Parts: sequence; structure tokens; C-alpha cells
Amino acid sequence: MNKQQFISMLEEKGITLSPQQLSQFDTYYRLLVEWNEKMNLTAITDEEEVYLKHFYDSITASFYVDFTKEQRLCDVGAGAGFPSIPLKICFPNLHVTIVDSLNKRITFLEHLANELGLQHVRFVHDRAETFGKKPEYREKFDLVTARAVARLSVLSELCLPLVKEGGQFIPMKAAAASEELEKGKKALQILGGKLEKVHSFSLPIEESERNILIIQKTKQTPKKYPRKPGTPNKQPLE
Ligand SMILES: C[S@@+](CC[C@H](N)C(=O)[O-])C[C@H]1O[C@@H](n2cnc3c(N)ncnc32)[C@H](O)[C@@H]1O
Repeated sequence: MNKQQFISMLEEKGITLSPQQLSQFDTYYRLLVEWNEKMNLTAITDEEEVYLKHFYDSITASFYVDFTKEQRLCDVGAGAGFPSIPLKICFPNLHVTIVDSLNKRITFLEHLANELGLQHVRFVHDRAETFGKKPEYREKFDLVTARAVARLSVLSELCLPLVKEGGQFIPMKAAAASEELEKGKKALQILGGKLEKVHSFSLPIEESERNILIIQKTKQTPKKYPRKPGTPNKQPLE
């Protein structure tokens, strides 16, 4: 996806990027590639691929969820900032918290946010299992996103404790979504989530399958979750 396609395909979805926002994406691409030489941030470095598979793909969440309000969003395991940083560039009203267990990526994100001049962003080096136990973060977010972090049964335990009642958990999944949903039903039920909708579509140009799940937080998560680091993965709630 070249930049012109990026601009016009977002325009079709009602997102008009200002020259400042376009220059923020330019800078994001430049820093991603530059820092990727020193640390492992992404396997995708070709400019047109980054615009499609990282930037545009991240923004697809906004085709189904309203990010225009001043809401608190937590992105679990965002790595080099996906999906929350492209969303923040498009929707500056968002208050974004990223939690990632790899400190090098947090260092990159701090530098990136500085260079992009982003306000109301916070980066926390922690595991979601311990982060979700802390009173200042637990059940404090309107929206929690995660892309390419873990399968749904595991991911739900990392993310749902962070969502406040009435808020939404938004996992972004590729093709295995229906199988993951089947196995993830029990975890959702235990942790206070209810599947509201699955939005399936294909990414333009390469036509690969994507699924955006909308999970409503309908009741509080029992205090014992998340369990200690590593346990959600070793003993998933399946
Ligand atoms: C494959 S990367 C995906 C990054 C980004 N979400 C994306 O879509 O490009 C997974 C990220 O999740 C982080 N991660 C994995 N398990 C985690 C946990 N339990 N708590 C916090 N971060 C975690 C890793 O450090 C890594 O940065």
C-alpha cells in the first residue's frame, strides 16, 4: 500500500489525515526502520508493507469501534506500538497506555512518542499478569486492544481484568479467530466478558483474512485473575 492508497483508503472510511498526521506516519516509519537495525521490532520493513500491515491494519479497528471520544485505551503487548500508536495518531483524543514485557520496546516507544509530539500516552514495562493486579490499572480502561499477543483463551486473562464494566475488549485476530473463539468461550465467561460481535473482512491488496472481536465487559473479573506470570499460558482457561 503506497502512501496515496493509504490516504485514499482511509478517506473512504471517513478518516481524513492532516499534513501533520501524515508527517507523523512518515516519522514513525523512519524511526521504526532505524531502531529495527539495533533491536528486533518488526520483521516488516518495506515501506509499502509497513503502511499496509502495521499502519492500515492497526487503524481497521476504528472502522468498527468509535475512538473519537476522550477514552482511556490500554494496548497489551503493543511491541513497536501496534495497534495503539497509529490509532492515537488518527484519534488524538485517546488517552493511551501501553504495557509490554520487553523493556527495549518501551524505550523505543518513549522516543517515538517524543518525536511525534504525542500527548496523553504512557508506557509501562510490566507483564500484563502483574499490571492487571495493580489498583491504578485494574478495571480502569474503557477500551483494551491486543494484536498478535496470545490466543484468545490466554489473552482474555491478560486483558479483561483491565477493562472497566461497560467497556470493551477488542482482540485483533487473523484467520484462526473462530477456532480461538470456540476455545475461548469459557475464559470469557469466567472473566466477565461477553462476545458482542465478530467483524470479518480482508485486508486490502493482499486480501488476507482479519477479524476484529468486540467483547463487552458485563461483570467484574474475579480477584484471583490474572494468575501469576506464565500461568495463563501454561494452564489456559479452556
Ligand atoms: C508478536 S509481538 C506483537 C506486537 C504488536 N502488538 C503487533 O501487533 O505488532 C507480542 C508482544 O507482546 C509482548 N508480550 C507478550 N506477553 C506479554 C505479557 N504477558 N505481558 C506484556 N507483554 C507481553 C511481547 O513483549 C511483544 O512485544
